[in-house]
Amino acid sequence: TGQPLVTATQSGVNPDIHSERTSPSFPVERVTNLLDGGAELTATRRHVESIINSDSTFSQDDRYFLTRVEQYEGSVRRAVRLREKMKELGWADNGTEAMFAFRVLGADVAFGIHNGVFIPTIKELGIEAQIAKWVPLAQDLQIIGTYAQTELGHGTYLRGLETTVTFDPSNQEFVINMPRLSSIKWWPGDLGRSATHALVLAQLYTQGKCQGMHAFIVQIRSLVDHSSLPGVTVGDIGPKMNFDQVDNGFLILQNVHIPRENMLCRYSEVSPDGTYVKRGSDRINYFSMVLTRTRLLSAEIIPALAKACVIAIRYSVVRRQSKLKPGEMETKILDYQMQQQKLFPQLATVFAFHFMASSFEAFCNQVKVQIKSKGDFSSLPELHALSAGLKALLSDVCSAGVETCRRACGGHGYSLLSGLPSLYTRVAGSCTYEGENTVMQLQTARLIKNAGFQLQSLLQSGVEQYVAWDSTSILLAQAAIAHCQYTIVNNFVETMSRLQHEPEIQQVLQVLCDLYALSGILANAEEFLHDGYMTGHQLDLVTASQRDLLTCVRKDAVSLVDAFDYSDQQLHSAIGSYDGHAYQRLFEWAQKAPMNAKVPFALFLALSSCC
Ligand SMILES: CCCCCCCCCCCCCCCC(=O)SCCNC(=O)CCNC(=O)[C@H](O)C(C)(C)COP(=O)(O)OP(=O)(O)OC[C@H]1O[C@@H](n2cnc3c(N)ncnc32)[C@H](O)[C@@H]1OP(=O)(O)O
Ligand SMILES: Cc1cc2nc3c(=O)[nH]c(=O)nc-3n(C[C@H](O)[C@H](O)[C@H](O)COP(=O)(O)OP(=O)(O)OC[C@H]3O[C@@H](n4cnc5c(N)ncnc54)[C@H](O)[C@@H]3O)c2cc1C
Repeated sequence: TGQPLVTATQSGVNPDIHSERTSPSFPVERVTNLLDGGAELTATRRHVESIINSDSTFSQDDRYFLTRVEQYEGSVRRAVRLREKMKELGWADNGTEAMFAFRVLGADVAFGIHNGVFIPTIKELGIEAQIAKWVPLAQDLQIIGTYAQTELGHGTYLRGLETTVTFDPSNQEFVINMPRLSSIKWWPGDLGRSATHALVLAQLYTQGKCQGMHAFIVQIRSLVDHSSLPGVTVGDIGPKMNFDQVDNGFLILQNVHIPRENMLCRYSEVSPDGTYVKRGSDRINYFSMVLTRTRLLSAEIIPALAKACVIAIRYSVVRRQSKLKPGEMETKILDYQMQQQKLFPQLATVFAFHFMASSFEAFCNQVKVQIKSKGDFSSLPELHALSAGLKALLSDVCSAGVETCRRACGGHGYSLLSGLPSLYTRVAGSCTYEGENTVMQLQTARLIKNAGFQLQSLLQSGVEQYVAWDSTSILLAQAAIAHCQYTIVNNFVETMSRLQHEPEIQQVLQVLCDLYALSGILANAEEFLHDGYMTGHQLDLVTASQRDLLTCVRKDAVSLVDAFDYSDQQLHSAIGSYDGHAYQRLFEWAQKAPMNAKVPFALFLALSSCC
C-alpha cells in the first residue's frame, strides 16, 4: 500500500491488552499497596522511582548492546549518581527511600556486595568502635568493600578454607597468607576493579591454635592511586553467565600485615597477649550469610519471577497465534489452557513467596535483636536452617519459573530484547551463590523425622555417622524441600485469613493461594501417593480443581501482574511493556544493534573483494 510498515510506537495502548484491564474483579491499587506494605509505602516507592526514572544517568536503553567494560562503567556511574542523589535528597542509608532505590536498581548499580554484604557484616560482627570507623567511610564511598570468603578450592566447606590469619603479639598484628593456588580468594563481587578493602574470611591462628573462620578488614588498594598494595595481587575472574556489570574478582594475599583492631570482634577477639576470647555461638561468624540469604529473597530472587510473569502474561494477550475456533480471529495465546497451565502457577508462586519472604524477614529481624541486645543465640539454628532451605527452594523454583515464562513466549522469548533470557541467567546464579542449593537443603534437613528413621537405623547397624548421613542425603534434601513447602503454604493461608476486612482482594488472592497449593501437590504427586496420603481419585479431583482455578485467574491475569507495579524502565522488555506494543518495540530496539550500523564503504569493499 506504500504505507510505512513501522510507524513510531503507536500512541495509546494496544487494544488487545486494553480490553484486559477494563473490568478487573478487584481493586488493583489495593493489591499493590498490600505488596508494598501499605499505601504510604507505595507512594514513597513511586516517588523514588520517578526520581530515578527521570535522571538520564540511570537510563539503560542501550543495555543489550554494551560491552562488558561499558556495562561495568555504567553501573559505577549509576552507583556514584545514586550516592549524590541520596545526599541531595537526604535519604538516610537505612531509610525507606534508600531501600526502594537499591531495590529498583538492584544489581544494575555497582557495589552490590559493598552495600549488601560488606557494610551489613561490619554492622553485625563489628563492635561499636569498628562500626563507627568503617561504616560512614563505606556509605560515603570513600572506601569500597567486598566480602572475600570463597576460594578457588573451597566455597561450601568453610572449615576447609585455607587462607590463614596468624596473630603476632610482638607487633600486635595479624599476618595473612594463602599457602597454595587453591587458597586464592575467587568470586567476591566488586573485587576485580572496585574494592579498596576486603572483608577476608579466614582461619584464625593464635598461640599455635586454629580458632576457625573469622572476619578481618584488609586494605587491598591505595586510596591515593587505587594501585594494589604490597603483598596484594588482585583482578577480575573473567566472563560469567550474567552479572557482566559486576567485577567478580580474585585476590592473593602474601605476608600482608593488618592491625589487631581489624578483626571484627563483637563475638570473639584476640587479646594483646594472643589469648582467644569467644562470646556467644561458635557459628555467629556465619551469621552474615544468614542475613544475606534472607535479604536476597525479596531483593533478587522473587523479583526475577515477578518480572518474568509480567512480561510473559502481557505478551500472551497481545500475541495471537492459531485459532481455537475455526472461522474466528486468531486466538490470544493466553486463552489456551496450556499457556495458563504454564504461567498461572508461576504467578501464584510469586504471591506465595512474597508473603513468605515478608514473614521470614520479620522473624530474622526478631532473632537479630535477640542476639544483639540479649546475647540470646537460641533461635540461630532454626533461623539458619530455614534461611538455608528457603533460599534453596525459592531460587530453584524461581529460576525454573523464569525459564518456563521465557519458553512460553516462543522465539521472542529467546531474544535478549524480551528481557527474559537475562532474567533467567541472573536468577540462576542464586542457586549457587550464598550457599549452593544442595548443601543448603541438607542444612535444613537436620529437622526431619522420616529421614531420621533411616539415619537412625543405619547408625544402629554400626555405619559411621558421615556415611549414614551421605547415604540418606537424597531423602534428607527431599524432606527439607517438603518442610519449606509446608511452611510457605501455611504462611499463605494465614496471610489470607488476615484479609477478611478486604473481601475483594482476599477473594482473588485466595484463588492464587489454592492454585499454589494444588499445583504443589500435582508437582509432587508421587510423594502423596507413595505415603498413601492421597488416592488416585483424590489426585484426579486436585487436577480438575486446578483447571477450574486457571479459568478463574484468566480474567484478572493482566491486572494481577499490573499490581506488581513495575515500570517499563525496570522490565527492560520490548515484549512486556505496559502499552502492549511488542512488535513496534522489537523492531525499534533491533535498529540500535551495532550490527545494523552503516557498514563503512571501505569495509564493504574489503569484504566483497574476499567473495
Ligand atoms: C543482599 C542483597 C544484595 C543485593 C545486591 C544486588 C544484587 C547482587 C546479586 C548477587 C549477590 C551475590 C552474593 C553472593 C555472596 C556469596 O556467595 S558469599 C559466600 C557464601 N558462601 C556460603 O554460603 C558458604 C556455604 N557453606 C556454609 O554455609 C557452611 O559451610 C555449611 C554448608 C553450612 C556447612 O557448615 P560447616 O561448619 O562446614 O559444617 P556443618 O557441620 O554443616 O555445620 C556445623 C554447625 O554449624 C551450623 N551452621 C552452619 N552454618 C550456619 C549458619 N550460617 N548460621 C548458623 N549456624 C550454622 C550447622 O547447622 C551445624 O550445627 P550443628 O548441627 O553442629 O548444631
Ligand atoms: C554470581 C556469584 C557471585 C558470588 N559472589 C561471592 C562473593 O561476593 N563472595 C564470596 O565469598 N563468594 C561469592 N560467590 C561464590 C559462591 O558463594 C560459591 O560459588 C558457593 O558458595 C558454592 O561453592 P563452590 O562454588 O565452591 O561449589 P562447591 O561447594 O564446590 O559445590 C559444587 C558441587 O558440589 C556439591 N557439594 C558440595 N558439598 C557437598 C556436600 N556436602 N554434600 C553434597 N553435595 C555437595 C554441590 O552440591 C555442588 O553441586 C559467588 C558466586 C557466584 C556464582
